[in-house]
Amino acid sequence: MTAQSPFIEIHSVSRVFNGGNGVHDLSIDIPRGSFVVLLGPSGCGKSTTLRLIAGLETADQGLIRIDGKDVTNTPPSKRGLSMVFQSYALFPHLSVAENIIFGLKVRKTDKEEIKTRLAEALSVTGLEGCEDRKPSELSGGQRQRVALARAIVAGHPLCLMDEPLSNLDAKLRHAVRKDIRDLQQRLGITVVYVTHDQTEAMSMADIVILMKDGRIEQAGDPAELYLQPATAFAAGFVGSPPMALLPATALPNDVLPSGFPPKDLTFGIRPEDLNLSTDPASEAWGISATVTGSEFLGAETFVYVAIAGTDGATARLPGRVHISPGTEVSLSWVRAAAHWFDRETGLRHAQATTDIAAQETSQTTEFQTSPSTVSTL
Ligand SMILES: Nc1ncnc2c1ncn2[C@@H]1O[C@H](COP(=O)(O)OP(=O)(O)OP(=O)(O)O)[C@@H](O)[C@H]1O
Repeated sequence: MTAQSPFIEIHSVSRVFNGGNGVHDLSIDIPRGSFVVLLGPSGCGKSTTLRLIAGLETADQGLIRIDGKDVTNTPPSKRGLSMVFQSYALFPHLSVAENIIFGLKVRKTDKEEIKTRLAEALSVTGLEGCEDRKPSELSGGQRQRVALARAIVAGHPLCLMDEPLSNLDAKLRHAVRKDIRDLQQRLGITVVYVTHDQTEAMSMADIVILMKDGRIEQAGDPAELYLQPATAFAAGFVGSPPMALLPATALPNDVLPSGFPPKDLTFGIRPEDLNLSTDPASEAWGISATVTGSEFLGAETFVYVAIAGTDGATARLPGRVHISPGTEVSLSWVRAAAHWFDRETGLRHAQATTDIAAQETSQTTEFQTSPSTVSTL
């Protein structure tokens, strides 16, 4: 195996349950030492994919290799990996230290070796001083660290994590997710991590594998998913607040890419790419909308607008914006910021996206800097 060869190879793997759900024809290579997140809505097949890598599910067809070795039919204990679950799975009657070294004892690891590895795991997870406590005497975050320490102590190069933070409150989740990422980098291990939380995925992953209906919708680094969503589904799933996706038929002709029938296109625009103006004189370019509400979040304000014939959109404006519901506004954007998708297949319409960027006019720039653009404090 060379350093460049993938650490995990999944080739045309399917696991279909009665009723037809499961995962279908998955193919993906996972590089050694990377942090890979399986992301997607409930039921899209994330856990099944993780369980297939773990060996807790057996593929109906296809091939799985870990570190160059065909493990398609290898039992979990022989795959050289550890797992961390949402439920921590700690033994309540054992101390923190006993929980951490449980697997090593079962495998009859040398006593001195156990001591060294335990000290190391306690240190990297910041659990020194807690070793004699019982799980019930720990916070949720500390319990999750015990589960992490148990995974680390095993010394496996691969760690699989299934929604490990979902039992923690928002603040703790943020702290522990940074811990996990730091640990993974320090130890140089490969992590495959399941979540349905796109913020978690975007902030932790080297590679995000976005799934839908048992298939891979898009795989790439977080910036790629955000900036170049391959499908309308990916565009709407990644990003908060989500990208507005509007039928092109609801838009005036001058904002459309020329040469493509509007009925074939879906238009997408991120909240931060929308400019908003209350001056009718500057409506030479853009679309009309009505403000339905706004939310001030400190550093920015989300302004929600209704657009006839669509589900509406959100504009993300810096600072504090005062604007009342019912206000008529005009929305514009830099043409290159627009995303276009095939209405039928949902696939990114590369040609329309490129063409419209080339149609960029100075008018848009003027509009953006117009003094009538909603004032911010
Ligand atoms: N043992 C099983 N028997 C029958 N159907 C199953 C089984 N395990 C999973 N499924 C189905 O396969 C599909 C994928 O399930 P999976 O648990 O992988 O999804 P998921 O993306 O992890 O969802 P969640 O985020 O809700 O955990 C779902 O429709 C689920 O109902």
